[in-house]
Amino acid sequence: MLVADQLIKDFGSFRAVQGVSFTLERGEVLGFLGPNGAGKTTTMRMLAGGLEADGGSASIAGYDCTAQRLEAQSRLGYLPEGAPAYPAMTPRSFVMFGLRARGFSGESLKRATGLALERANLGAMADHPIGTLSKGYKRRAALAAAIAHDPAVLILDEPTDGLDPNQKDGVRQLIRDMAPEKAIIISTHILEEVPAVCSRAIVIDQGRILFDGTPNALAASGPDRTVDGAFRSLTQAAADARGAA
Ligand SMILES: Nc1ncnc2c1ncn2[C@@H]1O[C@H](COP(=O)(O)OP(=O)(O)OP(=O)(O)O)[C@@H](O)[C@H]1O
Repeated sequence: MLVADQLIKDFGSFRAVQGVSFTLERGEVLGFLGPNGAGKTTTMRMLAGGLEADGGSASIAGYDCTAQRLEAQSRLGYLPEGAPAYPAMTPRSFVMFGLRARGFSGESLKRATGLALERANLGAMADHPIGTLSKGYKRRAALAAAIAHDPAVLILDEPTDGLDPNQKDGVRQLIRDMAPEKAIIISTHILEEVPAVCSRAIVIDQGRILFDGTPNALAASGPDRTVDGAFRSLTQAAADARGAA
């Protein structure tokens, strides 16, 4: 469903992503983990077609993310970092705007909009300008737009960032509900989300994959058999190796 093959991204002379490869099948929820600046967002932006790779390739449902960007993007829902860039729109009009751009109209437009707003739990805030909403509701507006066209692949950059504990739980449940039919990547710094939501975890640091396996295997690789402990020991070992070099 999604293939990343030796992806590379350079910013000037700095190589932010250094040959990242993985494949993701329908039914998998991948937790994409790593310290600040590890290259998670940069990798996800290349997969979403918003940033051109300097090496390697990526495809979604068999369509190359650069050469066949429109075909790839029609099968993708992408939740970028931060808030939607249209403060004057309401979540409802923002979701409809995205759906119309994807060719939805009439009854199917109405149905898909209503379902997305409901699944993202916008409630009465669906009809308030995005610029006036709290951070959590802005995230939910962006999430509604990402899932509205029922894409086969979802790439969600920190989907629970800024949400209160109840809403975090709601988004985790939504991801679990959608999982059987989709291939999903979520980046997160909330490591408790990994065993709760993900069937697989990748840890990256300095643009390289340090671990790729199940959450259980990740936890088992650490000194105290927790995901937190494993994350700390993997990233610390990588930093020590750099220091020694
Ligand atoms: N447009 C850019 N120009 C220059 N450097 C960039 C740019 N975008 C990202 N970087 C650098 O690339 C590296 C990877 O950044 P990226 O945002 O992918 O990390 P991340 O793993 O998503 O981090 P975080 O967890 O803090 O969101 C960082 O060193 C960052 O400063």
